[in-house]
Amino acid sequence: MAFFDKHMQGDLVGRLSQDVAEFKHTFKLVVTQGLKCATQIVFTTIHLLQVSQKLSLALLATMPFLYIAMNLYGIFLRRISKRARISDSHASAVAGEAISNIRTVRAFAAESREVDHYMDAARDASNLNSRLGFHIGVFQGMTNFSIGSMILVILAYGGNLVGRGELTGGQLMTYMISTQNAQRSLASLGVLFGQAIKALGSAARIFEYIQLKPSIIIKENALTPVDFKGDVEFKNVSFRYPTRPDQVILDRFSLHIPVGRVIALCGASGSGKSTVGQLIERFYDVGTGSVTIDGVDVRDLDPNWIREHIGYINQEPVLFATSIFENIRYGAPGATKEQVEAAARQANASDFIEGFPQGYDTVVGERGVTLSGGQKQRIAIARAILKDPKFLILDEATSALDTHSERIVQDALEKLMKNRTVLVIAHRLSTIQNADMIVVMSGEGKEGREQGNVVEMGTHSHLVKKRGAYYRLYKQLATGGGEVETMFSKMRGVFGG
Ligand SMILES: Nc1ncnc2c1ncn2[C@@H]1O[C@H](COP(=O)(O)OP(=O)(O)OP(=O)(O)O)[C@@H](O)[C@H]1O
Repeated sequence: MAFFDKHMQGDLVGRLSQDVAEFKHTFKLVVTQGLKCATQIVFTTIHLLQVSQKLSLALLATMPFLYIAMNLYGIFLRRISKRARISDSHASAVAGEAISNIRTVRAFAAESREVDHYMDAARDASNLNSRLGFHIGVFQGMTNFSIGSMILVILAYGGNLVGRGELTGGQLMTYMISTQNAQRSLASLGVLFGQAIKALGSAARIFEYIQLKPSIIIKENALTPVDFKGDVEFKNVSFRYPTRPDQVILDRFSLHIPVGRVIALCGASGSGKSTVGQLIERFYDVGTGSVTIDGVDVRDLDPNWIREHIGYINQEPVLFATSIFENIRYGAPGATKEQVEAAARQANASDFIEGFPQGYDTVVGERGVTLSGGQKQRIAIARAILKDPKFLILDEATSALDTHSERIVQDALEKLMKNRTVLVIAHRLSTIQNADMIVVMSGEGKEGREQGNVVEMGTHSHLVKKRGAYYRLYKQLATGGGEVETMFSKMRGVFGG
């Protein structure tokens, strides 16, 4: 499994930036125009009170009802506006996802399916926005209706006052003219209110995210020890992902990774191998039990300090849409040109990089689409070499490269692994056999153990002698395999994953 749900994060940031920009723009407009209108209304009201108190009080008496009615309608409008914003973002996300995965879409000849998918999302967004527009129109209509009603009240009651000699005809005319000023300001406020409703829809989403509680609580006095040795221990760890609380991933899982050793973690797909890596880097907190680094619970350590000292090479290396040089330098932002080139040489990447017309300045395209799988892996290795971590987590790719690339990548990896503590999530026989210790994890209740537990642990020769789950797996590989065969499919057979 990938460490990050990058796609989700990218989408979220895009949608939030859109919301923030819209909110800022409308907020400015509403504040400046709204203040102008409100000031006009206040001055006109004072003037109206001076001309005729009785008439003004009659008008003001209707205000609380108007205020309540407008507010109730406002709440209703804000709800629709929020839903409209969500469906707008959903439609953009559907389009964005299809475009960024265009190769897969094409490979499955799924263009029309994706277009239909987008049309459905766009239709929902369009319906909700039409509904919102209709109700904003109704709201503005209601504002104009109230204004018209006010004129009627003035005419009827004012005429009555003139008849009783309490107001002159001239005063009534002045009153009417001043009321028109107030009407114009009120009408503008109605329009501004419609815009404010849309902005509040965006703001509601922004605040929802601002108020999200982080699942990883970083202590104020989190530790950043001077020295990182890299002795990692899992003690009776139970873990479930927060998004899937019913699925037990690790169940009383214990493992010691001593400094300077290479530990190979193997087991069926989905047995929790990558999760073990994520817990070391503290991307999640354990349910019960503890994970310690050099004897200190990771919950007491500053996560940045942990991640600065750990290198991680993913099954599918993630590259950024920038130059090869910057992609390698991501491992150590202050590195010089010479250091970047030296890391590339060690990672067996310099030959192919220098073969490109633009060399290290070659831009790799979004997510590195212009490079082969093996090239991407070697850039990721160069990046890790530059970072020079004491502890390395290596999530081996499940799909095999061709024999030549495989040998080059394997050689680069071996250089990277030297003099470090390594946890390798192993799919290849060669990696497993050479590890200092092999840990076999159980998957989905097979092998008489619950999911996410250790079935067997030991060196290759010890486990072969034991003739248990590992031996059965090894036998299958030895008869069917060769050095570079992935263990992925074989493990399914042995562990039922
Ligand atoms: N972010 C997540 N949210 C919820 N469940 C997850 C998440 N990541 C992984 N899982 C689930 O946790 C289980 C273990 O996943 P993990 O990636 O650790 O397995 P793995 O042994 O590394 O698999 P593979 O060999 O296929 O990479 C799987 O059932 C997976 O569906």
